[in-house]
Amino acid sequence: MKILTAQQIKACDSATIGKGISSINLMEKASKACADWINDNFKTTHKFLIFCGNGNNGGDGFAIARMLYEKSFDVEVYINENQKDFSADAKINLKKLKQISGIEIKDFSSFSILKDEKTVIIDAIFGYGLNRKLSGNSEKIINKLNQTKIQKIAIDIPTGLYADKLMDENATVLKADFTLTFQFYKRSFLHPETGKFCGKIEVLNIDLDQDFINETETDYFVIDENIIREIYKPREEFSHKGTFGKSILVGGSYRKVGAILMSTLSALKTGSGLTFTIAPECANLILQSQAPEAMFMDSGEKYIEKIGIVDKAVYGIGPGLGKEIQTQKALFEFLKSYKNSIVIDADALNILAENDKINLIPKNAVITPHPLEFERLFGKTENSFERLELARNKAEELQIFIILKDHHTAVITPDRKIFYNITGNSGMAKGGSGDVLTGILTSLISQKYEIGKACIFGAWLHGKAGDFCAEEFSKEAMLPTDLISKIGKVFKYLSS
Ligand SMILES: NC(=O)C1=CN([C@@H]2O[C@H](COP(=O)(O)OP(=O)(O)OC[C@H]3O[C@@H](n4cnc5c(N)ncnc54)[C@H](OP(=O)(O)O)[C@@H]3O)[C@@H](O)[C@H]2O)[C@H](O)CC1
Ligand SMILES: [K+]
Repeated sequence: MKILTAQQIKACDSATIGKGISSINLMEKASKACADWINDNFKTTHKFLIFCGNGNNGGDGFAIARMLYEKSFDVEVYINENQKDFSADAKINLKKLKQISGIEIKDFSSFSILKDEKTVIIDAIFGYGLNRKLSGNSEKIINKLNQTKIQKIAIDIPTGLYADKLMDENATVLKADFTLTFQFYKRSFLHPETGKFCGKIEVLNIDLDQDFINETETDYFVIDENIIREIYKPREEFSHKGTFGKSILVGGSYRKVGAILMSTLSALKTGSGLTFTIAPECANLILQSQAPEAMFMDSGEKYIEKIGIVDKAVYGIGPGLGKEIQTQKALFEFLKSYKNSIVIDADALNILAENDKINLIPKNAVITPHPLEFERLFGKTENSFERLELARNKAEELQIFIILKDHHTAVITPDRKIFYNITGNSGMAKGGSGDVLTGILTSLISQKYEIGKACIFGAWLHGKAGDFCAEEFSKEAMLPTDLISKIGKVFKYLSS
Protein backbone atom coordinates (compact mmCIF):
# COMPACT_ATOMS: atom_id res chain seq x y z
CA MET A 1 0.00 0.00 0.00
CA LYS A 2 1.43 3.38 -1.03
CA ILE A 3 1.97 6.16 1.51
CA LEU A 4 1.26 9.61 0.05
CA THR A 5 2.26 12.94 1.57
CA ALA A 6 -0.35 15.50 2.67
CA GLN A 7 0.32 17.43 -0.54
CA GLN A 8 -0.15 14.30 -2.66
CA ILE A 9 -3.38 13.45 -0.82
CA LYS A 10 -4.65 16.97 -1.49
CA ALA A 11 -3.82 16.49 -5.17
CA CYS A 12 -5.50 13.09 -5.08
CA ASP A 13 -8.64 14.73 -3.68
CA SER A 14 -8.59 17.23 -6.55
CA ALA A 15 -8.08 14.45 -9.09
CA THR A 16 -11.00 12.55 -7.59
CA ILE A 17 -13.16 15.68 -7.61
CA GLY A 18 -12.05 16.28 -11.19
CA LYS A 19 -13.48 12.87 -12.07
CA GLY A 20 -17.01 13.96 -11.22
CA ILE A 21 -17.52 13.58 -7.47
CA SER A 22 -18.00 17.03 -5.88
CA SER A 23 -15.83 17.99 -2.90
CA ILE A 24 -18.89 18.09 -0.64
CA ASN A 25 -19.82 14.56 -1.71
CA LEU A 26 -16.25 13.39 -1.08
CA MET A 27 -16.56 14.83 2.42
CA GLU A 28 -19.94 13.09 2.75
CA LYS A 29 -18.33 9.78 1.74
CA ALA A 30 -15.43 10.24 4.17
CA SER A 31 -17.77 11.22 6.99
CA LYS A 32 -20.12 8.33 6.28
CA ALA A 33 -17.20 5.90 6.45
CA CYS A 34 -16.42 7.27 9.93
CA ALA A 35 -20.05 7.30 11.10
CA ASP A 36 -20.54 3.70 9.90
CA TRP A 37 -17.38 2.57 11.72
CA ILE A 38 -18.53 4.32 14.91
CA ASN A 39 -22.00 2.79 14.57
CA ASP A 40 -20.45 -0.68 14.23
CA ASN A 41 -18.23 -0.22 17.26
CA PHE A 42 -20.31 1.79 19.75
CA LYS A 43 -23.81 1.40 21.16
CA THR A 44 -26.40 4.19 20.94
CA THR A 45 -26.10 4.44 24.72
CA HIS A 46 -22.85 6.33 24.02
CA LYS A 47 -22.83 10.12 23.75
CA PHE A 48 -20.41 11.84 21.36
CA LEU A 49 -18.75 15.21 21.90
CA ILE A 50 -17.45 16.32 18.51
CA PHE A 51 -14.74 19.02 18.42
CA CYS A 52 -14.52 20.73 15.03
CA GLY A 53 -11.90 22.96 13.43
CA ASN A 54 -12.48 25.48 10.66
CA GLY A 55 -11.21 23.43 7.72
CA ASN A 56 -12.38 20.26 6.06
CA ASN A 57 -11.38 18.14 9.05
CA GLY A 58 -13.94 20.22 10.92
CA GLY A 59 -16.32 19.77 8.01
CA ASP A 60 -16.03 16.01 8.47
CA GLY A 61 -16.85 16.54 12.12
CA PHE A 62 -20.06 18.44 11.37
CA ALA A 63 -21.17 15.78 8.87
CA ILE A 64 -20.30 12.95 11.29
CA ALA A 65 -22.34 14.71 14.02
CA ARG A 66 -25.36 14.87 11.71
CA MET A 67 -24.99 11.21 10.69
CA LEU A 68 -24.58 9.95 14.26
CA TYR A 69 -27.63 11.96 15.33
CA GLU A 70 -29.59 10.34 12.48
CA LYS A 71 -28.42 6.97 13.85
CA SER A 72 -29.97 7.92 17.24
CA PHE A 73 -26.74 8.76 19.02
CA ASP A 74 -26.70 11.64 21.51
CA VAL A 75 -24.38 14.29 20.04
CA GLU A 76 -22.87 17.64 21.11
CA VAL A 77 -20.66 19.79 18.86
CA TYR A 78 -17.91 22.18 19.97
CA ILE A 79 -16.32 24.87 17.78
CA ASN A 80 -13.73 27.56 18.36
CA GLU A 81 -16.10 30.52 18.04
CA ASN A 82 -13.39 33.07 17.48
CA GLN A 83 -11.61 31.07 14.80
CA LYS A 84 -11.57 32.63 11.37
CA ASP A 85 -14.04 31.70 8.67
CA PHE A 86 -14.86 28.09 7.86
CA SER A 87 -13.86 26.32 4.64
CA ALA A 88 -16.62 26.18 2.03
CA ASP A 89 -17.51 22.56 2.67
CA ALA A 90 -17.31 22.98 6.45
CA LYS A 91 -19.68 25.93 6.12
CA ILE A 92 -22.21 23.80 4.19
CA ASN A 93 -22.12 21.06 6.83
CA LEU A 94 -22.29 23.53 9.71
CA LYS A 95 -25.38 25.09 8.13
CA LYS A 96 -27.00 21.63 7.82
CA LEU A 97 -26.19 20.97 11.45
CA LYS A 98 -27.74 24.19 12.67
CA GLN A 99 -31.04 23.04 11.12
CA ILE A 100 -31.13 20.12 13.57
CA SER A 101 -32.62 21.35 16.83
CA GLY A 102 -31.47 18.30 18.77
CA ILE A 103 -27.77 19.12 18.46
CA GLU A 104 -26.21 21.78 20.67
CA ILE A 105 -23.28 23.73 19.23
CA LYS A 106 -21.01 25.20 21.92
CA ASP A 107 -17.67 26.93 22.14
CA PHE A 108 -14.51 24.97 23.04
CA SER A 109 -14.31 27.01 26.26
CA SER A 110 -17.59 25.57 27.55
CA PHE A 111 -16.18 22.04 27.63
CA SER A 112 -15.37 20.79 31.11
CA ILE A 113 -13.43 17.63 31.94
CA LEU A 114 -15.73 14.69 32.74
CA LYS A 115 -15.35 11.05 33.69
CA ASP A 116 -18.44 9.41 32.14
CA GLU A 117 -17.17 6.39 30.20
CA LYS A 118 -20.37 6.42 28.13
CA THR A 119 -19.15 9.65 26.58
CA VAL A 120 -16.72 9.53 23.65
CA ILE A 121 -14.71 12.45 22.24
CA ILE A 122 -14.32 12.89 18.48
CA ASP A 123 -11.39 15.05 17.34
CA ALA A 124 -12.15 16.78 14.06
CA ILE A 125 -10.11 19.93 14.70
CA PHE A 126 -7.15 19.52 12.30
CA GLY A 127 -6.24 16.81 9.83
CA TYR A 128 -3.64 16.73 7.06
CA GLY A 129 -3.87 20.51 6.68
CA LEU A 130 -2.01 21.14 9.95
CA ASN A 131 0.95 23.32 8.97
CA ARG A 132 2.13 24.75 12.27
CA LYS A 133 2.18 23.93 15.96
CA LEU A 134 -1.12 24.30 17.84
CA SER A 135 -1.60 27.53 19.80
CA GLY A 136 -4.35 29.55 21.45
CA ASN A 137 -7.75 27.91 21.85
CA SER A 138 -6.91 24.82 19.79
CA GLU A 139 -3.89 24.11 21.99
CA LYS A 140 -5.92 24.76 25.13
CA ILE A 141 -8.75 22.42 24.15
CA ILE A 142 -6.37 19.60 23.17
CA ASN A 143 -4.62 19.88 26.53
CA LYS A 144 -8.01 19.71 28.23
CA LEU A 145 -9.11 16.71 26.15
CA ASN A 146 -5.85 14.91 26.95
CA GLN A 147 -6.64 15.31 30.66
CA THR A 148 -10.06 13.75 30.09
CA LYS A 149 -9.86 10.03 30.75
CA ILE A 150 -12.53 8.95 28.26
CA GLN A 151 -12.22 7.36 24.83
CA LYS A 152 -11.04 9.58 21.98
CA ILE A 153 -11.44 9.05 18.27
CA ALA A 154 -9.30 11.15 15.92
CA ILE A 155 -10.68 11.84 12.46
CA ASP A 156 -7.99 11.34 9.81
CA ILE A 157 -5.05 12.38 12.04
CA PRO A 158 -4.80 13.17 15.77
CA THR A 159 -4.90 16.97 15.98
CA GLY A 160 -1.42 18.39 16.45
CA LEU A 161 0.32 15.69 14.42
CA TYR A 162 1.73 16.39 10.95
CA ALA A 163 1.02 13.75 8.33
CA ASP A 164 4.59 13.25 7.13
CA LYS A 165 7.06 14.46 9.69
CA LEU A 166 7.97 14.77 13.35
CA MET A 167 5.94 17.33 15.28
CA ASP A 168 7.62 20.52 16.53
CA GLU A 169 9.43 20.59 19.87
CA ASN A 170 6.91 20.61 22.81
CA ALA A 171 3.98 20.40 20.42
CA THR A 172 0.57 19.57 21.86
CA VAL A 173 -0.97 16.51 20.24
CA LEU A 174 -4.21 14.69 20.99
CA LYS A 175 -3.63 11.23 22.49
CA ALA A 176 -6.23 9.17 20.61
CA ASP A 177 -7.52 5.66 21.30
CA PHE A 178 -8.57 5.28 17.67
CA THR A 179 -7.58 7.07 14.47
CA LEU A 180 -10.02 6.75 11.57
CA THR A 181 -7.88 7.76 8.58
CA PHE A 182 -8.81 8.00 4.92
CA GLN A 183 -7.40 5.69 2.25
CA PHE A 184 -3.73 5.78 3.27
CA TYR A 185 -1.50 5.34 6.28
CA LYS A 186 0.41 8.55 7.02
CA ARG A 187 4.15 8.27 7.73
CA SER A 188 3.75 9.85 11.16
CA PHE A 189 1.57 6.88 12.19
CA LEU A 190 4.55 4.56 11.72
CA HIS A 191 7.29 6.24 13.72
CA PRO A 192 7.66 5.72 17.48
CA GLU A 193 7.73 9.43 18.48
CA THR A 194 4.50 10.18 16.59
CA GLY A 195 2.66 6.87 16.20
CA LYS A 196 2.09 6.68 19.95
CA PHE A 197 -0.64 9.37 19.60
CA CYS A 198 -2.76 7.35 17.16
CA GLY A 199 -4.08 4.44 19.16
CA LYS A 200 -5.64 1.76 16.96
CA ILE A 201 -5.54 2.83 13.31
CA GLU A 202 -8.42 2.10 10.95
CA VAL A 203 -7.76 2.91 7.29
CA LEU A 204 -11.14 3.69 5.69
CA ASN A 205 -11.42 3.39 1.92
CA ILE A 206 -13.14 6.40 0.32
CA ASP A 207 -12.55 5.38 -3.32
CA LEU A 208 -10.05 8.08 -4.20
CA ASP A 209 -9.06 8.12 -7.84
CA GLN A 210 -7.14 4.88 -8.45
CA ASP A 211 -5.50 6.14 -11.66
CA PHE A 212 -4.03 9.06 -9.76
CA ILE A 213 -2.82 6.75 -6.98
CA ASN A 214 -1.24 4.37 -9.50
CA GLU A 215 0.54 7.23 -11.27
CA THR A 216 1.76 8.93 -8.09
CA GLU A 217 5.40 8.23 -7.31
CA THR A 218 6.34 7.54 -3.72
CA ASP A 219 9.28 5.95 -1.93
CA TYR A 220 7.18 5.00 1.08
CA PHE A 221 4.97 1.93 1.40
CA VAL A 222 3.16 -0.08 4.05
CA ILE A 223 3.59 -3.85 3.80
CA ASP A 224 0.01 -5.04 3.51
CA GLU A 225 -1.37 -8.46 2.72
CA ASN A 226 -1.83 -7.65 -0.97
CA ILE A 227 1.92 -7.20 -1.31
CA ILE A 228 2.57 -10.41 0.66
CA ARG A 229 0.15 -12.52 -1.37
CA GLU A 230 1.93 -11.34 -4.53
CA ILE A 231 5.33 -12.32 -3.09
CA TYR A 232 4.48 -15.65 -1.40
CA LYS A 233 5.23 -18.71 -3.59
CA PRO A 234 3.37 -21.87 -2.53
CA ARG A 235 5.74 -24.86 -2.56
CA GLU A 236 5.98 -26.81 -5.78
CA GLU A 237 4.91 -30.42 -5.43
CA PHE A 238 7.34 -31.88 -7.94
CA SER A 239 10.50 -30.94 -6.09
CA HIS A 240 13.26 -32.29 -3.89
CA LYS A 241 15.11 -30.86 -0.90
CA GLY A 242 17.68 -29.26 -3.22
CA THR A 243 14.88 -27.19 -4.76
CA PHE A 244 14.44 -25.30 -1.53
CA GLY A 245 17.95 -24.07 -1.16
CA LYS A 246 20.76 -24.39 1.32
CA SER A 247 20.86 -22.18 4.44
CA ILE A 248 24.00 -21.82 6.52
CA LEU A 249 23.58 -20.22 9.95
CA VAL A 250 26.80 -19.03 11.59
CA GLY A 251 27.01 -18.08 15.24
CA GLY A 252 26.92 -19.26 18.80
CA SER A 253 29.66 -19.06 21.42
CA TYR A 254 30.23 -20.46 24.90
CA ARG A 255 27.09 -19.67 27.03
CA LYS A 256 25.39 -18.06 23.99
CA VAL A 257 24.28 -21.11 21.97
CA GLY A 258 20.53 -20.49 22.16
CA ALA A 259 20.71 -17.65 19.64
CA ILE A 260 22.09 -19.78 16.81
CA LEU A 261 19.74 -22.61 17.74
CA MET A 262 16.75 -20.27 17.30
CA SER A 263 18.08 -19.05 13.94
CA THR A 264 18.58 -22.67 12.83
CA LEU A 265 15.09 -23.71 13.90
CA SER A 266 13.41 -20.71 12.28
CA ALA A 267 15.30 -21.36 9.02
CA LEU A 268 14.04 -24.96 9.09
CA LYS A 269 10.48 -23.91 9.93
CA THR A 270 10.52 -21.35 7.11
CA GLY A 271 11.09 -24.19 4.67
CA SER A 272 14.78 -24.24 3.76
CA GLY A 273 15.66 -27.52 1.97
CA LEU A 274 19.08 -28.10 3.52
CA THR A 275 20.14 -26.31 6.70
CA PHE A 276 23.64 -26.27 8.13
CA THR A 277 24.90 -24.59 11.27
CA ILE A 278 28.47 -23.45 11.75
CA ALA A 279 29.04 -23.11 15.50
CA PRO A 280 31.70 -23.95 18.11
CA GLU A 281 31.97 -27.49 19.51
CA CYS A 282 30.26 -26.43 22.76
CA ALA A 283 27.05 -26.00 20.76
CA ASN A 284 27.15 -29.42 19.17
CA LEU A 285 25.04 -31.37 21.67
CA ILE A 286 22.23 -28.83 21.99
CA LEU A 287 22.08 -28.24 18.22
CA GLN A 288 22.11 -31.92 17.33
CA SER A 289 19.46 -32.73 19.93
CA GLN A 290 17.19 -29.69 19.44
CA ALA A 291 17.57 -29.31 15.67
CA PRO A 292 18.33 -32.83 14.35
CA GLU A 293 17.22 -31.81 10.84
CA ALA A 294 20.17 -29.40 10.58
CA MET A 295 23.73 -30.51 9.86
CA PHE A 296 26.36 -29.28 12.27
CA MET A 297 29.77 -28.02 11.16
CA ASP A 298 31.96 -27.23 14.11
CA SER A 299 34.53 -24.44 14.10
CA GLY A 300 36.50 -23.96 17.29
CA GLU A 301 35.91 -25.17 20.86
CA LYS A 302 34.11 -22.31 22.64
CA TYR A 303 33.85 -19.75 19.87
CA ILE A 304 34.08 -19.70 16.11
CA GLU A 305 37.65 -19.75 14.77
CA LYS A 306 37.03 -20.29 11.08
CA ILE A 307 34.08 -19.86 8.72
CA GLY A 308 34.21 -22.20 5.73
CA ILE A 309 32.51 -21.32 2.45
CA VAL A 310 29.90 -23.80 1.22
CA ASP A 311 28.94 -23.48 -2.43
CA LYS A 312 25.49 -22.32 -3.60
CA ALA A 313 24.37 -21.55 -0.06
CA VAL A 314 22.97 -18.46 1.65
CA TYR A 315 24.60 -17.48 4.94
CA GLY A 316 22.96 -15.92 7.99
CA ILE A 317 25.70 -14.76 10.33
CA GLY A 318 25.77 -13.19 13.75
CA PRO A 319 23.39 -14.65 16.35
CA GLY A 320 25.33 -15.33 19.55
CA LEU A 321 28.59 -15.03 17.60
CA GLY A 322 30.49 -13.29 20.36
CA LYS A 323 33.45 -10.99 19.71
CA GLU A 324 36.56 -13.08 20.41
CA ILE A 325 39.54 -11.83 18.42
CA GLN A 326 39.79 -15.17 16.62
CA THR A 327 36.11 -14.92 15.66
CA GLN A 328 36.63 -11.37 14.41
CA LYS A 329 39.51 -12.51 12.20
CA ALA A 330 37.43 -15.43 10.90
CA LEU A 331 34.60 -13.02 10.02
CA PHE A 332 36.89 -10.62 8.14
CA GLU A 333 38.53 -13.50 6.24
CA PHE A 334 35.16 -14.93 5.33
CA LEU A 335 33.71 -11.63 4.11
CA LYS A 336 36.79 -10.91 2.02
CA SER A 337 36.18 -13.99 -0.12
CA TYR A 338 32.42 -14.63 0.21
CA LYS A 339 30.42 -13.33 -2.76
CA ASN A 340 26.92 -14.84 -2.43
CA SER A 341 23.77 -13.65 -0.59
CA ILE A 342 24.14 -13.03 3.10
CA VAL A 343 22.20 -11.83 6.15
CA ILE A 344 24.37 -10.08 8.74
CA ASP A 345 23.00 -9.54 12.23
CA ALA A 346 23.84 -8.87 15.89
CA ASP A 347 27.47 -9.47 16.93
CA ALA A 348 28.63 -9.68 13.31
CA LEU A 349 27.36 -6.12 12.81
CA ASN A 350 28.92 -4.97 16.07
CA ILE A 351 32.31 -6.47 15.09
CA LEU A 352 32.21 -4.65 11.75
CA ALA A 353 31.19 -1.39 13.45
CA GLU A 354 33.82 -1.58 16.20
CA ASN A 355 36.59 -2.37 13.71
CA ASP A 356 35.40 0.15 11.14
CA LYS A 357 35.07 -2.62 8.56
CA ILE A 358 31.70 -1.65 7.12
CA ASN A 359 33.30 -1.78 3.69
CA LEU A 360 33.45 -5.60 4.06
CA ILE A 361 29.64 -5.80 3.81
CA PRO A 362 29.05 -7.35 0.36
CA LYS A 363 26.72 -5.68 -2.17
CA ASN A 364 23.11 -6.90 -1.86
CA ALA A 365 23.75 -8.10 1.68
CA VAL A 366 20.88 -7.80 4.17
CA ILE A 367 21.74 -6.23 7.51
CA THR A 368 19.24 -6.34 10.36
CA PRO A 369 20.28 -3.81 13.01
CA HIS A 370 18.16 -2.62 15.88
CA PRO A 371 18.50 1.17 16.50
CA LEU A 372 21.57 0.86 18.75
CA GLU A 373 23.39 -1.47 16.34
CA PHE A 374 22.46 0.96 13.54
CA GLU A 375 23.95 3.86 15.51
CA ARG A 376 27.19 1.91 16.10
CA LEU A 377 27.42 1.26 12.37
CA PHE A 378 26.38 4.62 10.94
CA GLY A 379 26.32 7.18 13.76
CA LYS A 380 23.89 9.01 16.01
CA THR A 381 20.65 10.59 14.76
CA GLU A 382 18.22 12.89 16.55
CA ASN A 383 15.06 10.88 15.89
CA SER A 384 13.58 7.97 13.95
CA PHE A 385 12.81 10.14 10.90
CA GLU A 386 16.46 11.17 10.66
CA ARG A 387 17.54 7.58 11.31
CA LEU A 388 15.43 6.38 8.38
CA GLU A 389 16.84 9.01 6.04
CA LEU A 390 20.37 8.02 7.06
CA ALA A 391 19.44 4.36 6.44
CA ARG A 392 18.20 5.27 2.96
CA ASN A 393 21.52 6.99 2.21
CA LYS A 394 23.56 4.06 3.51
CA ALA A 395 21.45 1.44 1.72
CA GLU A 396 22.04 3.34 -1.54
CA GLU A 397 25.74 4.04 -0.87
CA LEU A 398 26.57 0.45 0.07
CA GLN A 399 23.92 -1.06 -2.24
CA ILE A 400 22.55 -3.19 0.59
CA PHE A 401 19.17 -3.92 2.18
CA ILE A 402 18.67 -2.64 5.71
CA ILE A 403 15.96 -4.09 7.94
CA LEU A 404 15.77 -1.49 10.68
CA LYS A 405 14.05 -3.14 13.63
CA ASP A 406 11.73 -0.92 15.66
CA HIS A 407 8.11 -0.96 16.82
CA HIS A 408 7.33 -0.80 13.09
CA THR A 409 10.29 -2.50 11.40
CA ALA A 410 11.25 -0.78 8.14
CA VAL A 411 12.78 -2.48 5.11
CA ILE A 412 15.06 -0.06 3.23
CA THR A 413 16.17 -1.01 -0.28
CA PRO A 414 19.29 0.01 -2.26
CA ASP A 415 17.05 2.23 -4.44
CA ARG A 416 15.97 4.16 -1.31
CA LYS A 417 12.44 2.75 -0.99
CA ILE A 418 11.02 2.24 2.51
CA PHE A 419 8.54 -0.55 3.34
CA TYR A 420 7.03 -0.20 6.83
CA ASN A 421 5.92 -3.42 8.45
CA ILE A 422 2.68 -3.24 10.46
CA THR A 423 2.50 -6.79 11.81
CA GLY A 424 4.11 -7.60 15.17
CA ASN A 425 3.74 -6.25 18.69
CA SER A 426 5.60 -5.31 21.85
CA GLY A 427 5.60 -8.94 22.98
CA MET A 428 8.42 -9.44 20.46
CA ALA A 429 10.69 -6.94 22.21
CA LYS A 430 12.65 -9.75 23.85
CA GLY A 431 16.15 -11.15 23.34
CA GLY A 432 16.02 -13.81 20.65
CA SER A 433 13.39 -12.25 18.37
CA GLY A 434 16.13 -10.95 16.09
CA ASP A 435 17.75 -14.39 15.91
CA VAL A 436 14.44 -15.80 14.67
CA LEU A 437 14.23 -13.10 11.98
CA THR A 438 17.76 -13.93 10.79
CA GLY A 439 16.78 -17.57 10.29
CA ILE A 440 13.60 -16.61 8.44
CA LEU A 441 15.42 -14.25 6.07
CA THR A 442 18.27 -16.67 5.36
CA SER A 443 15.77 -19.42 4.62
CA LEU A 444 13.63 -17.30 2.27
CA ILE A 445 16.64 -16.05 0.29
CA SER A 446 17.98 -19.63 0.02
CA GLN A 447 14.56 -20.58 -1.42
CA LYS A 448 15.23 -18.17 -4.29
CA TYR A 449 13.01 -15.30 -3.14
CA GLU A 450 14.48 -12.12 -4.61
CA ILE A 451 16.34 -10.44 -1.76
CA GLY A 452 14.10 -7.37 -1.54
CA LYS A 453 10.98 -9.53 -1.56
CA ALA A 454 12.50 -11.88 1.02
CA CYS A 455 13.11 -8.88 3.31
CA ILE A 456 9.54 -7.63 2.93
CA PHE A 457 8.02 -11.10 3.30
CA GLY A 458 10.36 -12.06 6.16
CA ALA A 459 9.62 -8.92 8.19
CA TRP A 460 5.87 -9.43 7.70
CA LEU A 461 6.02 -13.17 8.47
CA HIS A 462 8.07 -12.58 11.63
CA GLY A 463 5.54 -10.02 12.87
CA LYS A 464 2.52 -12.11 11.90
CA ALA A 465 3.92 -15.08 13.86
CA GLY A 466 4.35 -12.63 16.74
CA ASP A 467 0.70 -11.58 16.48
CA PHE A 468 -0.43 -15.21 16.62
CA CYS A 469 1.78 -15.65 19.71
CA ALA A 470 0.33 -12.59 21.44
CA GLU A 471 -3.17 -13.91 20.79
CA GLU A 472 -2.36 -17.30 22.30
CA PHE A 473 0.17 -16.57 25.04
CA SER A 474 -0.20 -12.79 25.79
CA LYS A 475 2.49 -10.21 24.95
CA GLU A 476 4.06 -10.65 28.36
CA ALA A 477 4.37 -14.43 28.28
CA MET A 478 5.18 -15.06 24.61
CA LEU A 479 8.76 -16.10 23.84
CA PRO A 480 10.91 -15.96 20.68
CA THR A 481 10.80 -19.77 20.62
CA ASP A 482 6.99 -19.46 20.48
CA LEU A 483 7.48 -17.29 17.37
CA ILE A 484 9.23 -20.23 15.71
CA SER A 485 6.33 -22.52 16.61
CA LYS A 486 3.87 -20.13 14.91
CA ILE A 487 5.70 -19.81 11.56
CA GLY A 488 3.74 -22.78 10.25
CA LYS A 489 0.46 -21.12 11.20
CA VAL A 490 1.42 -18.08 9.09
CA PHE A 491 2.02 -20.29 6.04
CA LYS A 492 -1.31 -22.02 6.62
CA TYR A 493 -2.94 -18.58 6.92
CA LEU A 494 -1.39 -17.57 3.59
CA SER A 495 -2.50 -20.71 1.79
CA SER A 496 -6.08 -20.46 3.15
N1 LIG B 1 -8.66 12.33 0.86
C1 LIG B 1 -8.86 12.68 2.09
O1 LIG B 1 -8.12 12.29 2.98
C2 LIG B 1 -10.02 13.58 2.42
C3 LIG B 1 -9.95 14.26 3.62
N2 LIG B 1 -10.88 15.12 4.04
C4 LIG B 1 -10.69 15.86 5.28
O2 LIG B 1 -10.02 17.08 4.96
C5 LIG B 1 -8.98 17.27 5.92
C6 LIG B 1 -7.98 18.26 5.42
O3 LIG B 1 -8.70 19.49 5.34
P1 LIG B 1 -7.95 20.90 5.21
O4 LIG B 1 -8.99 21.93 5.19
O5 LIG B 1 -6.99 20.82 4.07
O6 LIG B 1 -7.05 21.03 6.51
P2 LIG B 1 -7.41 20.92 8.03
O7 LIG B 1 -8.89 20.82 8.25
O8 LIG B 1 -6.55 19.87 8.58
O9 LIG B 1 -6.89 22.38 8.57
C7 LIG B 1 -7.67 23.49 8.24
C8 LIG B 1 -6.83 24.75 8.13
O10 LIG B 1 -6.33 25.14 9.40
C9 LIG B 1 -5.20 25.97 9.23
N3 LIG B 1 -4.20 25.52 10.18
C10 LIG B 1 -3.21 24.63 9.97
N4 LIG B 1 -2.49 24.46 11.09
C11 LIG B 1 -3.05 25.27 12.02
C12 LIG B 1 -2.74 25.54 13.39
N5 LIG B 1 -1.76 24.91 14.02
N6 LIG B 1 -3.50 26.45 14.04
C13 LIG B 1 -4.52 27.08 13.40
N7 LIG B 1 -4.88 26.86 12.11
C14 LIG B 1 -4.12 25.96 11.44
C15 LIG B 1 -4.77 25.82 7.81
O11 LIG B 1 -5.17 26.99 7.11
P3 LIG B 1 -4.21 28.29 7.11
O12 LIG B 1 -4.80 29.11 6.03
O13 LIG B 1 -4.34 28.87 8.49
O14 LIG B 1 -2.82 27.79 6.83
C16 LIG B 1 -5.57 24.62 7.33
O15 LIG B 1 -5.88 24.67 5.97
C17 LIG B 1 -8.48 15.90 6.13
O16 LIG B 1 -7.67 15.77 7.24
C18 LIG B 1 -9.78 15.13 6.25
O17 LIG B 1 -10.31 15.22 7.55
C19 LIG B 1 -12.05 15.44 3.24
O18 LIG B 1 -13.17 15.53 4.06
C20 LIG B 1 -12.35 14.38 2.19
C21 LIG B 1 -11.16 13.76 1.52
K1 LIG C 1 -8.27 15.30 13.67
